[in-house]
Amino acid sequence: MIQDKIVFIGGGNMARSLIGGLIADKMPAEQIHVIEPQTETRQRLAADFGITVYNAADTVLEEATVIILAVKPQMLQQVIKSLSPVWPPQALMISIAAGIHTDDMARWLNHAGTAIVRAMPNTPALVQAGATALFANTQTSTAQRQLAESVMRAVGLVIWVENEQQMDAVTAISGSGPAYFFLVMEAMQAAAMELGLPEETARLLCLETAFGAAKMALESKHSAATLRHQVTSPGGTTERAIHELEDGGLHGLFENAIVAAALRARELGHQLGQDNDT
Ligand SMILES: NC(=O)C1=CN([C@@H]2O[C@H](COP(=O)(O)OP(=O)(O)OC[C@H]3O[C@@H](n4cnc5c(N)ncnc54)[C@H](O)[C@@H]3O)[C@@H](O)[C@H]2O)C=CC1
Ligand SMILES: O=C(O)[C@@H]1CCC=N1
Repeated sequence: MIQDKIVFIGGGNMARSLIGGLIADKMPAEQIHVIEPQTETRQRLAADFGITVYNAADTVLEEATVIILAVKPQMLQQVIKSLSPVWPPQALMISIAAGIHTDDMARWLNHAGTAIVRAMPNTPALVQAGATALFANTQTSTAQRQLAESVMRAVGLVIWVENEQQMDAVTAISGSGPAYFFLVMEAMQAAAMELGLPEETARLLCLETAFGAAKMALESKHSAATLRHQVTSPGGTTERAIHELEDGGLHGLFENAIVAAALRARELGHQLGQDNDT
């Protein structure tokens, strides 16, 4: 059981998913603290999860062992610099910001030797079905690596990458990935309704099918391609549908989309990694 004091800086969509997952994993609410400037967002987090919320850093960081930076990448430099004077030396920094490199964060914090873990989680963390990749800087101790891993493992799968550049690919696949599957669900539900199914029937059939396919693929010893072939009877219905999808360029579309997302992560890192005040 994690006994650390965890402080989130930023309580938006991704922080909410992580907090909800940690609470569902039975982490006591007293251990979770959130600094969030938007009153409504702050109040909703306190009401939904019973955690303690603040509108500014003040003395909240004292005794924190894990500080999770969950603000937009564009805000990160300003936020880290503002926290520098009150940063507790023992704390492990975990940043979930897309694109931003650990050495830039270390420079902005300006505390020699700070342990920094870059994490790329995803919103299914809320239902403890997240997938998170982690990268640690060389200042991170084995115990701190284990701590970061146990926080993220409470909300789903954790995978370490040892090359920071790979975090851009991770961001494009699993960070952004839930949106791709939600888009496919939207498109399938719309098609089902076009074919005359009632909205709720369309919704349930599409979502349960997505869930079943993912569960089966995870539990099967067969590849996704083999499982697909098992559904596709020669001369049958699936074959017609797959033909349409492949004719429409599905593979190329996914490749383009995912490469574009990874490039955007890299671009964010380069643009926002510059110092604003130099
Ligand atoms: N939404 C997602 O699926 C994922 C997001 N991320 C990363 O998580 C980070 C947050 O993204 P979202 O939660 O989607 O954004 P969001 O906009 O929902 O949340 C950011 C929150 O930070 C707050 N904030 C702004 N300035 C602040 C300050 N000075 N101190 C404390 N809080 C402040 C905002 O009021 C807002 O509630 C981003 O860096 C993003 O790259 C990573 C993985 C997945
Ligand atoms: O869209 C974004 O930039 C963030 C990072 C991964 C998911 N959401």
